[in-house]
Order: sequence, then C-alpha cells, then structure tokens
Amino acid sequence: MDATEMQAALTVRGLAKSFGRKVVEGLDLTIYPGEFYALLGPNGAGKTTTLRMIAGLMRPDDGCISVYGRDVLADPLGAKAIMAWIPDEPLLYGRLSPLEYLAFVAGLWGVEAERAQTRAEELLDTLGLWPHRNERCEGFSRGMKQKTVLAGALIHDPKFLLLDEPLTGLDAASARLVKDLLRQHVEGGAAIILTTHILEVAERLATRIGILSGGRLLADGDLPALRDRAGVSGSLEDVFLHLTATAA
Ligand SMILES: Nc1ncnc2c1ncn2[C@@H]1O[C@H](COP(=O)(O)OP(=O)(O)OP(=O)(O)O)[C@@H](O)[C@H]1O
Repeated sequence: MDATEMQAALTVRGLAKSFGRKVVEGLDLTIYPGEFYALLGPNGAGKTTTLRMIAGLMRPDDGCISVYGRDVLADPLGAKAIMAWIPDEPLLYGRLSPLEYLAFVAGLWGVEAERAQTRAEELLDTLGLWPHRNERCEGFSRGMKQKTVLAGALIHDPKFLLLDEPLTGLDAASARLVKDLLRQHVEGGAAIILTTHILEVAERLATRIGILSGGRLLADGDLPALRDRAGVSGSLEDVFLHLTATAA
C-alpha cells in the first residue's frame, strides 16, 4: 500500500488563526503513520500555535483537523485518546516520583495496571531514570523532568505524538536516548510531529520537513526536495536560511 492509500495520521486543511494579526494562514498538512515530521520556522512563525490547535488546546478561526480520521474539533476526546502532546514547558507533579507519576498518567489514559507497570519500567530504564524511580520529581534537573514527561506521553503508546522543542536543554547523552526512543516509536508505526530550532535534529531524524514562516508553509518534503524548492545545494541550514530570508 503506498502512502496515499493509507489512512493519514494527521490531516489539516485550511487552518487559520489570528491574534489581531494572522499568525497561521491557510495551512494544509498531511502526515502518515511511520512519518517523523519536523516543523521548522523562525521565532514567531506560528509553530507552537499550529501544534496547540492540532492538540485540541486552541480553537482555530478556520479550517479542519483530523487525527486518524477523528475530527479534533467535533470529537476532541476521541482524537485526544490516540495522541499525546508535550509542550515546550511541560508541567510535572513535583511531589510524585517518576513511578507514581507514570502510574497516575496511565490511570488517566485507562491503561490496564499491569501493562502500565511494565511499560513504565521499560521507559524509565530506557531513559536512564530507573535509579531515580522513587525520588520526588521536584528535585530533578530540567532534563530529567523532560524525560519523565516524555515517558508519561509514551505510556499509552499514542499513535500520534506532538512535541514542542523536545530536545532543548538535554545533554548529549540524554538527547541521544530521546532521539532513539522517538525513532523506535515511529518505526513501530506511530507518527510524530515535532518543532525544533536544532536543524541537525531535523536533518538526522525527520523523514519529512516543513518550513513555516509568517504562518504559511513555505516548503514541505525531504531534504533533496527542499533543496530543489530553494534552488540551493548544501545543508538544511543553508536551505532554511535561504527560504526564510526570501520569504521575509
Ligand atoms: N495567546 C496568544 N495571544 C496573542 N498572541 C499570541 C498568542 N500565542 C501566540 N501569539 C503570537 O503568535 C505568533 C506565533 O507564535 P508561536 O508561539 O506560534 O510561534 P513559534 O513559531 O512557536 O515561535 P518560537 O520559535 O519563538 O517558539 C507570535 O507573534 C506570538 O506572539
């Protein structure tokens, strides 16, 4: 089955949002299961606003969004049940330990207790948090908190994951663990959309890249397609800077 016959993980059509001025405009986006999509753009391009609308946390002015065929606006609970969202400044319950936090989150998602326990142990081990499993999160470093939140987002094996700047503030070893975990999740058939300013992350991890500027998608494709679109050879950084400077 080729990608066009497969049910899309995400379909966005004509998405628009204004805060006095247009922040997202006429955005169309389709992401398929097994795709790792990096949404790039300069500061203020509209990336977080786009992700928040897809996650059902902000109402668009116009357009439609569906996740595996579930309409985010008409059936927000149905859509939210199969996705997970990690904001750029995630909140944790500081008085809980990672094991308690994961049990709590798994309960919210209705994951069966034994399955949740096994999955929590796997995730904490993979992310290097196992030695800290019974410590309160309030004493954790920013990176440890981020990894705990990521484990929480993966506890119910969401088919669609939205991540806003997931690698900011992680040291090299932690970033590697997180990248490997995300890659495995995609290889298992899920879809991921992430925003990042670390272009090397997009270049190495993403199967497809979108470049947003002024709320509009300037280009969308793999790196060779983006190079063609920009008429520039070289790194993703060269292509990104060329496209965004031209748009500005
Ligand atoms: N709730 C809000 N009220 C008013 N303006 C907002 C609101 N949320 C976002 N904006 C504005 O919308 C524009 C896009 O913001 P957004 O956070 O989506 O950009 P971004 O691409 O994620 O930027 P960055 O890379 O800096 O995180 C900005 O000009 C921002 O000030």
